[in-house]
Amino acid sequence: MMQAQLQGQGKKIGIVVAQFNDLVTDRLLNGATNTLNQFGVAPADIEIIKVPGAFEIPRMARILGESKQVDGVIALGAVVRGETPHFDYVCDATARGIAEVSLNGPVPVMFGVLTTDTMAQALNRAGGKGGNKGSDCATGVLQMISLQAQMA
Ligand SMILES: Nc1c(NC[C@H](O)[C@H](O)[C@H](O)CO)[nH]c(=O)[nH]c1=O
Ligand SMILES: CC(=O)[C@@H](O)COP(=O)(O)O
Repeated sequence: MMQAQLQGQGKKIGIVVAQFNDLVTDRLLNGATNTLNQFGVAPADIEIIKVPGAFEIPRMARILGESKQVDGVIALGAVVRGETPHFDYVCDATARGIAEVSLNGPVPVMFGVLTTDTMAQALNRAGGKGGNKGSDCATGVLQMISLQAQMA
């Protein structure tokens, strides 16, 4: 069975993070960067791109992934339901876009976009009792990079 190595030394990771709901996304970003550092990724090897909102993540994730400057990308955002169906459209477009970039692009892209009914639910998953989705994506991207390298 193929075993992924969570080896961060020398790996270059891109993070595309939405500024919308930055009370949450800043925590996701901290979780991701701290975990990457713990697994050996140097701070200088983490390229962070901030976009207005989750809807803008796929485009920058594609550009970054195709730039040959990173081995993997982490997409971070927090979409919190409001009064209108806008939540559904933003979530669907963002998820589809990130999935397409990961499937069709050269590097793995992790889906670290929270889609919650309340801000409390989002905060719980950004360093609260629900863990930190950003940290989860950090270990996940290193795992995916390792698996992809073994298949090359
Ligand atoms: N409501 C949320 C948004 N909405 C903004 C969109 O993501 C996008 O930036 C705008 O429609 C312009 O294209 N974004 C989030 O990340 N989270 C939300 O809760
Ligand atoms: C997810 C959203 O776009 C949402 O925050 C927008 O809020 P509203 O539906 O009340 O306009």
